[in-house]
Amino acid sequence: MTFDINENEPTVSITVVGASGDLAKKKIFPALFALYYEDCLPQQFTIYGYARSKMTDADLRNMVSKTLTCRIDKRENCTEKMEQFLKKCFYHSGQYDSPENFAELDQKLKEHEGGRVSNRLFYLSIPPNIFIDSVRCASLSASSGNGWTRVIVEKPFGRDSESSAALTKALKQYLEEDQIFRIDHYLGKELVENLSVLRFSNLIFEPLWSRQYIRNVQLIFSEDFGTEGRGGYFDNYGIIRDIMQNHLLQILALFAMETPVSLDAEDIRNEKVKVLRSMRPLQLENMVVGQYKSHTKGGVTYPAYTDDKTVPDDSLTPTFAAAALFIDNARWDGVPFLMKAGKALHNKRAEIRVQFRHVPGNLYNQNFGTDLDRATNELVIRVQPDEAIYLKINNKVPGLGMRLDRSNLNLHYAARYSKEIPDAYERLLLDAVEGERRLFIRSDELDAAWALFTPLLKELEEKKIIPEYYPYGSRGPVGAHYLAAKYNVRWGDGVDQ
Ligand SMILES: NC(=O)C1=CN([C@@H]2O[C@H](COP(=O)(O)OP(=O)(O)OC[C@H]3O[C@@H](n4cnc5c(N)ncnc54)[C@H](OP(=O)(O)O)[C@@H]3O)[C@@H](O)[C@H]2O)C=CC1
Ligand SMILES: O=C1O[C@H](COP(=O)(O)O)[C@@H](O)[C@H](O)[C@H]1O
Repeated sequence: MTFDINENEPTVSITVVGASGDLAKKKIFPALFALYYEDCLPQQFTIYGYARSKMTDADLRNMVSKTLTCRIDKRENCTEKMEQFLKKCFYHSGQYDSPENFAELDQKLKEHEGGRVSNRLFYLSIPPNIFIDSVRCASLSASSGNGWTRVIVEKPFGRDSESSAALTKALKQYLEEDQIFRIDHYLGKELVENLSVLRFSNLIFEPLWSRQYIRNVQLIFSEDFGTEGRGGYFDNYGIIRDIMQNHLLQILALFAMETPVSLDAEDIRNEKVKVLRSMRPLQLENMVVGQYKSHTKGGVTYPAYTDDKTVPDDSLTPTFAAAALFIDNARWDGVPFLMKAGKALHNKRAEIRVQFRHVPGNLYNQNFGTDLDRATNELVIRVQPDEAIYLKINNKVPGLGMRLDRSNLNLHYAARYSKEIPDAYERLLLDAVEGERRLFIRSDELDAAWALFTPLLKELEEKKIIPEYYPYGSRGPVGAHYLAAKYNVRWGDGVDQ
């Protein structure tokens, strides 16, 4: 076998551990191809799939070519590029707890590396119960001898403070913290990355970014499908662990942090940790949980969560949760941060809503009657779908009279930018290859996130709190509205655009 290796160029190999699985097919291989297509991968790279399933290189290539998305297929010279990319993809079948099988992989990687400086990235796209075995075997038998070795670890990072600490401790037996890349793919989303740009590079936002002008902040995640196919995993975690403790909390920390000293990973993560550590302990009375039930609409019957065969009939696992959180620091004292996350709701959406205070002594109050909420400004950062940032302002309706309405100053990405937005996994994979750690979770961030949610999760589970049932495809439990009303807040989703 001959390989096209430039004498001085270090080689990079990316091994997808669990290559036969859902995430690998849906996200990781397409993201790697997109990076290759855009010439973002290093000159000398090799991709390996590793899993127990018996496959040949040809089988893996066949699987990957089938999974490359239509988005990519539409691009110029796509087929040609895909063929070149597939030639860089190989497969090795092995057990996750076998140092011998990883040593065989090591041998194959060495053949590709041809004695050059070799950098190796392992992506653990496997269930968490086999993380440690895989890390142990990869680090003992397949670490790079002369370059870096990094490991991307998928969520969930434990299911509470204790299990998360145990996982971190076990990982650190084999890896240094700077080799561990804990992925939270929401941090790789374009509009989440843009949050800091919006805030720190526009004078008009940062001065308003505090309790003085902001009345509440809403972090909303909704999906219009249930746990389809993932019930086994989901029932052990629930929506609070699946979405709130990580994706929404990470967004909150980025949103609320103080200006970092620089854009370096450590400076940003230092500020995020401070936010997490300033948060008030979560209380049960500030939380609403729900679970979807079957619903028939237009002659179609949508299943209940417990209709999933891998979910026990009496499961109390929440598929919906809403919470009011507070940051007890000078900037955010008293401002409710409301989170809402749910599956099987009426739409698929992730957004950040910032509702501003009323204009004091507003000369135009009479135009809004008693419903002053209608007159407050709101900044909406729509993370997905159809990315947009818009600011709701009050505006005079053109004409001779004096009538006001609410209009949007709208930055609609599809209209403004012709370039497609890269998938979060593309950005994060590239960062891991480049050693950029800004968008990955540090262990103290993780500890702080679990410290916030663990007591509440324990209480919910010990008290066997019954979730509020909501029909599949609905807006979720009404309890979420009462919770918001308790803080004089009205959820902003679904009322515009
Ligand atoms: N799928 C998704 O949308 C998301 C997944 N994640 C996380 O990514 C990781 C991978 O997810 P996903 O691809 O869905 O997982 P899968 O269940 O598809 O598992 C991936 C591979 O791991 C192997 N595997 C599965 N179960 C076991 C087991 N009990 N013991 C040993 N090997 C097993 C299988 O490969 P083989 O049998 O060939 O060895 C399988 O193809 C998980 O940690 C998940 O929580 C995070 C966000 C979203
Ligand atoms: O991490 C997860 O995220 C997905 C939603 O990701 P998105 O990028 O499609 O919004 C969610 O479906 C899944 O339950 C969760 O584990």
